[in-house]
Amino acid sequence: MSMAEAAPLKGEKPEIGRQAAAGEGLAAPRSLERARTFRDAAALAALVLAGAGLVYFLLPGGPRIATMFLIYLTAVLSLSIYSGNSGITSFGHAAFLGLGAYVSAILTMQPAVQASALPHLPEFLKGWALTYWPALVAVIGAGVVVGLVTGAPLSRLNGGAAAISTLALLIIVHVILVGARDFTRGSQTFYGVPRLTTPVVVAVVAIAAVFVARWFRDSATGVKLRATRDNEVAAEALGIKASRVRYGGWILSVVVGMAAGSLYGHFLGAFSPKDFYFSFTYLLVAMLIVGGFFSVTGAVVGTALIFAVVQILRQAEGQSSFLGLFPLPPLFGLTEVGLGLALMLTIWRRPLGLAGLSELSLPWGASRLAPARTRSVAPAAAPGTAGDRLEISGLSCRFGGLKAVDDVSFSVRPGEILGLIGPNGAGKTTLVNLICGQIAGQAGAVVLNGKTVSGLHPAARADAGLARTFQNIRLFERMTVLENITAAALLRTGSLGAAREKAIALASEFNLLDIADRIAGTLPYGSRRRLEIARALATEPKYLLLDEPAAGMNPAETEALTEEIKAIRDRYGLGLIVIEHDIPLIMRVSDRIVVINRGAKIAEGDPATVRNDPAVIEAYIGSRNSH
Ligand SMILES: Nc1ncnc2c1ncn2[C@@H]1O[C@H](COP(=O)(O)OP(=O)(O)OP(=O)(O)O)[C@@H](O)[C@H]1O
Repeated sequence: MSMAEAAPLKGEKPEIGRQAAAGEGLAAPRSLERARTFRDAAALAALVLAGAGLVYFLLPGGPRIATMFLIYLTAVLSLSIYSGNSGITSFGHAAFLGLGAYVSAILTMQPAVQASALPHLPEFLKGWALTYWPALVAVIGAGVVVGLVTGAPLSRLNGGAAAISTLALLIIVHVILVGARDFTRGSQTFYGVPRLTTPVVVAVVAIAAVFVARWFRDSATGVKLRATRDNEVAAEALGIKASRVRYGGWILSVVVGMAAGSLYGHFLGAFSPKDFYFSFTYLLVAMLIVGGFFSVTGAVVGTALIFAVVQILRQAEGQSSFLGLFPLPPLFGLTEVGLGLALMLTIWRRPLGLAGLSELSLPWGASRLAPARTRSVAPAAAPGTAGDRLEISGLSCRFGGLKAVDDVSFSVRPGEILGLIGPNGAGKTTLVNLICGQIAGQAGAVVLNGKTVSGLHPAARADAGLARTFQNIRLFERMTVLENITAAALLRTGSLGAAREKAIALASEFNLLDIADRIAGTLPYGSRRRLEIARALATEPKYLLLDEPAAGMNPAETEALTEEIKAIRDRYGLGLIVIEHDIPLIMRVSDRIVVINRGAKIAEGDPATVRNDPAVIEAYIGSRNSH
C-alpha cells in the first residue's frame, strides 16, 4: 500500500497541508508540462513517419499505401479530437471529409477542366486554380464556418442523442452534396481533381494533425472536455460548461476533418458523394475503436492496424487461388466481414481499444510533480464582510406527488460547519441538488453572500463560490488524479500551467501526490473520497457541501475524517454543509445542525439541543420502526 493510501483517512491524525506547507518542491511544472506534451507528440509523429517511410520505400506499391495511410490517419485523428475527448461517437465526420474534398477540388481545378466538369459553377468560384497550401487555408476557413454552424445545436447534446445527431448530419450533408449539382456534379463522378498529394504535403498535414490532436488533449479545453466525458454532472458542478467545451472540440475536429478530406480528394482524383458515406464512416469509427477510443496513440495504432488488415483482405479478395496451390471461390465481402470481426473482437476483449487510456510517453524527470516552492495551496481566507452567508429560503421540490423538499430555510456562515441530518429519504440529497443547481425546484431562493444564484446553471453557481461532493462519488474515472484536480482548478486560474501547480499542491495536501498519475477509476475508496474533496477545493469555493463523506468508512477513517473536515474549515475559512448518517460524527464536527424529515425542517440548533429535541428523536425512532 502506498503512503498516500495509508493516510490520513486510515486512523492517524490527518495533517492537511503538511507537504504543501513544507514547500520543499523542486520545480514549477508549467513549461515542463508543455514541453512534455510536445516531446510525446514528437515521439508519436516520429513513429508515424518512420512507419510510413518504411512502407513507402520497402513495399511494392509503397508510395500509394503510405500516402493513403497518412490520409486515413489524419481523418481518424480528426474524429479522435472530438469523439475521444467528448466520449461521443461521431458518425458525421465522413461527411466533413467530403466537404473538404469538394472545396479543395473546386479551388484547385484547372479552368478548362472546371468549365467542362462544372459549367454552372457560380462566378466567384471559377478559375482559382490554387496550389494546395492556399486551398488548404480556404478549407480550414470553411471548416471553421461548418464547425460553428453544425456545432451550435450539437454541442448542447450529449451521449446517445449527440451520436444520433451526428448520424443525421452525415445524411444531411450527403443529401446536400448530391443536391448541389452545380458545385458537385450531384451523384455523378466529380473528375479532374489535380493530384496534389505529394509525400511532403501528406506528411506535413498528417504530422500537424498528430501534434494538434495531442496538444488539444492536454490543453485546458481538452482537459475540461474529458472531464465532461467522464462525468458531466460533476464537471458542471465544478464550473465547467459542457456545451461550451464540446463546441470548441467539435469546431477543431471539423477543421482537421475537412483538411483530411482535402487530401483524400486530391489523392483519389475523382470521387462522388457515396465515397464519403456509410462505408467510410464505418471504417473511420472502426479504426478509432480498435486502436483506443480515448487516446491519440490509440488513433495511430488503430489506423495502422485496420489499414493493414483491410489491405491484406482486399488482396485476398482478388485472389483466385491460395498461394497458387488450390483454387479459391470468389471471396465477396471478405474485407467488410474481417473489419466487423476485428471490431467485435476488440469491443469484447478490450473495450478501451488496444492502447487503452495510455498515450505514448517518454521517460521524464522525477521532479515534475513536486509542489512549487513559492505557492501555498490554501488561499488566505477571503476577508469577507460581516453579512456574508449562504442563505437558503423556502426551497421546495416535488417529484410527482412526493414533496421531497418542503419549504426549507436555513443559512450557513463562512467558517461555520452546519450538519444536515435526517432519516433515509428525508430529502437531504435533493436539497443539496437544489442548492447547487443539479435539479430545479419549484420555489425558494439560494443567495450566496448577497447574490441570488438560484436559477443559475450549476457551472455559474460553482463560479459564484459553491462546491460539492456527491453521495455516490463522481470522479473523472478515466483521467488521472492530477487531471481530476486540474480540471476543477481551471475555473479560477484560466491558465493550464497555474491550474496544474494548484492541483499538485492540493494533491500534496491530501496525500495524493504519490498516486497523482494513477487513473482515478483504479483508486481505493479512501483515496477516492479524498480526491473528490481536493477537487472541490480546487475551485476555491466559499461554501462546500459534503454529501455523506463518511459513507463506507470504518470507525478509524471516520474519526480521521472528523479532524479533516475541521482542518478544511480552519485552513480555508469556508462555510461547510455536511450531510451525514453518522450521528456521532455530525455531533462532533458541527457548530450547528439542521434536521429534516419528509422534506421539511423539523429542528435547528447546536448539537446538544438537537440531540435532545423530541421531534428529532421521534423522527429517527419512527423511521427505524418503519424499516
Ligand atoms: N429524481 C427523483 N425522482 C423521483 N423521486 C426522487 C428523485 N430523487 C429523490 N427522490 C425521492 O425524494 C425523496 C428524498 O430523496 P433524497 O435522496 O433527497 O433523500 P436523502 O435524505 O438524501 O436520503 P438518503 O439519506 O437515503 O440518501 C425520496 O423519497 C426519494 O425517493
